[in-house]
Amino acid sequence: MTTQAESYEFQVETRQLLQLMINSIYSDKDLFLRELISNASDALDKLRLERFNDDTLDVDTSDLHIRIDLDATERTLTISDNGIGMSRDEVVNLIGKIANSGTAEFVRQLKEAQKEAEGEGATEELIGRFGVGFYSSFMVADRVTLITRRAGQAEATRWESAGEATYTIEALEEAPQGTSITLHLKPADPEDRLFDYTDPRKVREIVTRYSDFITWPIRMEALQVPTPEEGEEPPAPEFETVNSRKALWTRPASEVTDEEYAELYKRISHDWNDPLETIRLNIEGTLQYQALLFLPERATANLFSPDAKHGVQLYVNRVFVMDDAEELLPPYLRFVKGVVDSQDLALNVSREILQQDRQIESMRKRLTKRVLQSVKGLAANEPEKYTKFWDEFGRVLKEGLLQDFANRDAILEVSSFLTTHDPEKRTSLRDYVERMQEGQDKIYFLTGDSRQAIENSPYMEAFRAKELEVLLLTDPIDEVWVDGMPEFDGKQFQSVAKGEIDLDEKEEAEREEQKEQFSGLLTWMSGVLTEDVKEVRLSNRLTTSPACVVSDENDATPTLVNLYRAMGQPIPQERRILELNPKHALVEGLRTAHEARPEDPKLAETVELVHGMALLAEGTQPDDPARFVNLLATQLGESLNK
Ligand SMILES: Nc1ncnc2c1ncn2[C@@H]1O[C@H](COP(=O)(O)OP(=O)(O)OP(=O)(O)O)[C@@H](O)[C@H]1O
Repeated sequence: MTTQAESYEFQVETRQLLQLMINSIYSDKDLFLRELISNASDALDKLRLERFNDDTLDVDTSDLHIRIDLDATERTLTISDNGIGMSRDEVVNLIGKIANSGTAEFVRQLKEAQKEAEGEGATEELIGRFGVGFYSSFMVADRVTLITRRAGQAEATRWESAGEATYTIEALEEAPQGTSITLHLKPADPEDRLFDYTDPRKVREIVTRYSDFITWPIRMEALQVPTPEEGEEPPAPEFETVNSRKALWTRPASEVTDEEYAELYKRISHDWNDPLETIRLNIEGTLQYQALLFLPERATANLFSPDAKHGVQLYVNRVFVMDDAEELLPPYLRFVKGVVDSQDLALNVSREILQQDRQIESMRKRLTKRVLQSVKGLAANEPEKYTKFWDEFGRVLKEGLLQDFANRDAILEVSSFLTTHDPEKRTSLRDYVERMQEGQDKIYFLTGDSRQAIENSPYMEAFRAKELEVLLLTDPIDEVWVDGMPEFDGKQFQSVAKGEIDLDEKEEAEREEQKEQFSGLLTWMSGVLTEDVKEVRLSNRLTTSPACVVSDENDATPTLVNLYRAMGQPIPQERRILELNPKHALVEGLRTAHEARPEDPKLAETVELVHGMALLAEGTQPDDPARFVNLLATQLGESLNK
């Protein structure tokens, strides 16, 4: 027997909110299910807690679960839970009114934003600030019936509304404990992203997308029901649990196996391989969150494309909120995959909010530190894994040297580089510094396209002769970060292709003598090449090549100039310096020839050739390659006929 249904009016604010729901402020209507499942899950948590605190409470908590029933003929979706339920008063206060003054404020602000011309963006942002929970049912239903019985109470309550001005309430004598909400669905309209929510596949898809990690089982009728034999009664429907419930990050680390981590990783990353490393983080305190992050074994093909996705998913209390949460880790850690589950954010937090949120910023800092720490751990304890990691992601990580000044030292500490010290293995800067020679106070490096190109470069000659270790930086990004990096461990970085290099303890007297011998040649050559170089001087870095071009200490190298040009930020290329090897036969020959025949026009051509060769040796084209080749061919031809 039921009592007469009584009709009540909604509060003004509730009515406004319902109107907004009906007119769909969310573009993604599937979200209604996430909201209802979250409410059901909360109700189950509450019952468990109440039972824990009061063991006289007469309730069966042995099979707490959520169930979803679909009826295509009646066009209904019913979601039930055997959780805490609600008393009649609670229904009136919690469902009939907007108990939360924040929600009322939300409605007010939303109306205002919508009145203004630029409504769209503002609306989206506002939605992210407030929860709208239960009312989101009205995005997909034109009538909602709720039947509920509070745990430990005998009387049940039925609430119903068509989302307009009123709702009805009546007492029921009987109902299962917990809450069951039936949505009388609007006709499907896929163009408006209003799908057919009586389709079990669609509903399963939404459950696994948003609610897969809910602790409680979410049950639905099994998809494959065997067809009954002729004349037999159809079997009772079988139910199965459709969510994996495997929120591994909420379980103690000791209870989770590597296989389980790998399985979760593969699901969220769509990678076939196991992760290279798993990182767990559990933060308690004013801000509570857990993270389960993975370093993949391989880089994805689009890692360097501008639309590369970030790999971290954001959850709020085990409920999926968004993919690709780029606010949680800096761009140079975009290869990290995983899950961050916060207990402090609102379920419908928007990207706009994430971007401004101080809590998110503190999360990002913490997560970044933790990832770098874990790379450091690999470098120290698992060199093979570290090498694999660096092969795949070193280039991306080094972007951090330009983006994240706060962690610059930490990134340098875990970086490794090709080196003349070892033909195969890379070196860390720490190891380089330890190997530095007596009296050496700089970290020497040279940038270039490949190990081979750098090693064959004339700049390396004196360093090789002195057995001084040089880092061989072959990634384009190296050129940029090293240019702005003050030092590592108190040692400055020094390009072997820049500035004056003096490795020789040659006698001052010998040097002075050379200077004097060559001063006429140097002055004359500077005049010949005045358009191309700012100085011609004797070199201390060459042993076998006749000449090389170097940049002044503070000038950009040609590679850097090209890089900036490619990025659309042209910087000027300063004139460079031509250095001559006084011991080379060509240079010596040029000196004596110039002394003997200062006016010979052929000699000026030879100077041009020396300059062109120096450019070629570093991989730069002479300004006029055709002229260079012609001059060379003529001179070679003449030398044969002498
Ligand atoms: N399945 C349920 N069982 C028991 N109580 C429920 C259930 N669904 C909703 N309620 C009660 O109704 C209240 C209002 O629900 P509603 O979804 O509107 O907002 P909320 O869950 O409090 O906040 P949010 O906006 O974060 O969803 C809940 O706080 C809860 O007390």
